[in-house]
Amino acid sequence: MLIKNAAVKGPQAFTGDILIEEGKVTALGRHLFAPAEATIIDAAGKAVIPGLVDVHVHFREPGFEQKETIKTGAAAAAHGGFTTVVAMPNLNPVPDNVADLKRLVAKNHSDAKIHVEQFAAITSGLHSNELTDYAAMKAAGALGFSNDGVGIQDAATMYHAMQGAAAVNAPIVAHIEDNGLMAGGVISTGSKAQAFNLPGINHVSESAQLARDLTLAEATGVHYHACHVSTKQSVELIRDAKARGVHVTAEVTPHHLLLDYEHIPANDPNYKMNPPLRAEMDRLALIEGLADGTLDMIATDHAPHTAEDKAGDFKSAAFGIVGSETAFSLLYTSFVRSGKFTLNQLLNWMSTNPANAFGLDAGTIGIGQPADLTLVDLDTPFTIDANTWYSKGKNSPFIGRQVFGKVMTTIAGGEIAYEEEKL
Ligand SMILES: NC(=O)N[C@@H](CC(=O)O)C(=O)O
Ligand SMILES: [Zn+2]
Ligand SMILES: [Zn+2]
Repeated sequence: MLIKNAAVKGPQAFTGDILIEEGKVTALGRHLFAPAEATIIDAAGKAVIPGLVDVHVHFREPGFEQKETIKTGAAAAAHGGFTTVVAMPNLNPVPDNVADLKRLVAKNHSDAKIHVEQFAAITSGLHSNELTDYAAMKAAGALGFSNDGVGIQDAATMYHAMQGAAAVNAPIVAHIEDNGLMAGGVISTGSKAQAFNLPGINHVSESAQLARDLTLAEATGVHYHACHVSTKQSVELIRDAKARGVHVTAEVTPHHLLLDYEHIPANDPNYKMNPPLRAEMDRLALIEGLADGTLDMIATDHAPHTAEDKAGDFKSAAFGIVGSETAFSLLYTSFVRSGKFTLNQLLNWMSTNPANAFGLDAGTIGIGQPADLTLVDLDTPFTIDANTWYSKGKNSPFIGRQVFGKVMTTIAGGEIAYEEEKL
């Protein structure tokens, strides 16, 4: 494959041609020659960016295929410009043993055109206090361990999990939430919980458990990754822990960066997710945390649900929103087009940093690197339209927004994983 007239963005910015052979970039330069049978892609007028990396998606297979499958989830990610994603284990059966994990890893590979990595469960069944076999599951392909969807309630369980993960040099990827403090809430405490008469979620339900975890991470030396950080206090705790040398990385979602609870227009479950949209001061602290490196990366927490699961109001609907097909355009528009941040910064947060944090062979365009890259139209505005999505989930608060940064072509491992249909 030869990509001609590529305006490459990111750390290795240049303009020219990219030659791809056997899944890798083999030459960069001007007027490169391609063999007669090569696929030629003209990138004139588009930006070429490193394939995006999303370390937090829910593909729902096996167990909940009505919400998403590996195939539809991976197609949605490719449509969003992602070439590598990491899938969460809140599935049925839960990948908490070698046999189920191996089946899942094989299916991630066979059903997806992009790279799909897998987190396995920290504890058996995701809810128990019984640790899974980290050495065996790492050998079977687990990138790390997570009970995403539910926090580890017992400190001793988390402590021993961290010791076990550290011993096999694997990360603990934490959904941080104290169930007692969450107290059955469905929306952040504050004006909207009052206006809609809904039970509130206190922000300390995240930060109290995070403080515990950072203490345990420091004691065990594990790589601790904080999922979907959502409060000002959490940002401060991570900033302090990093200053002390704790091996902690952290992600923030597009929705927590772009929305706070004041933006919730009505008792509409497309704004319901875990953790909830917090206060404006929290949102501003997340942006500041990203800017100063306290938060390392952006991850979507793509959480597809059926229309039935998202029907009704905040009380009855499932937690979670989709994110794969809107993340880049939303953030490019709000952060880069607005002049607040550079495209380089956004690409660090959406590609280079997550790849580096999890040791993934991704995140840069260079000779010898995997040919994972995305062509985007940065200049033509378009409207977010769920009818164009590959995900089975249409649960998003961003439908109808006007944005820039449309993904035109996604190439993963030298193969086309998504291509915008030409008129
Ligand atoms: N984010 C959510 O609200 N829901 C996620 C679980 C999770 O990420 O905690 C899901 O699996 O639906
Ligand atoms: Zn979670
Ligand atoms: Zn999640």
